[in-house]
Amino acid sequence: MAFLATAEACDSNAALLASGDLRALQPIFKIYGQCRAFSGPIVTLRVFEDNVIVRELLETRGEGRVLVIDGGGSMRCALVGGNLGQLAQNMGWAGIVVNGCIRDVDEIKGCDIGVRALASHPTKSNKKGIGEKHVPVQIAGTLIQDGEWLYADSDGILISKSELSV
Ligand SMILES: O=C([O-])CC(=O)C(=O)O
Repeated sequence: MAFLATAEACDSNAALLASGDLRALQPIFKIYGQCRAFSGPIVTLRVFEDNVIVRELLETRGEGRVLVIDGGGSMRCALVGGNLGQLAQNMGWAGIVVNGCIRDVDEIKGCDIGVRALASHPTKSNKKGIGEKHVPVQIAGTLIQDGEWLYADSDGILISKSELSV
């Protein structure tokens, strides 16, 4: 996939930015994972301190998609760790964005996917299986719909209603 720089995308799509069809997430995420730049169609997931459904989704073929997890911003446990990072890589996901924490930072650094999260936390999450897939999520000041596109690089993260042309 051709690389689309987020700054360039903002400069060349002013009308989309003005309309809200293209928007930038507030810069609250830290960069983890090997890919500093990644993009793809979004799969949304809302959970709270429970990552059973995270694993369930990452066990399916990613086909270049990006998993966007609204973990409610919890700072009390990790929703993704080294095993799930490896799984995501093996199943062909382009990346994972977590409104919450991850763990096994050094293992995730070795995974060939993009990972963004608020912070790291050594504690694992609950395993009750509670959460909702493919629902609109509100993250970093932005409403994100399942099926929209995400573009991430060193400058930040963009959400677009449809695929952007390079
Ligand atoms: O299984 C978990 O709760 C998350 C984790 O530590 C991993 O993915 O390695």
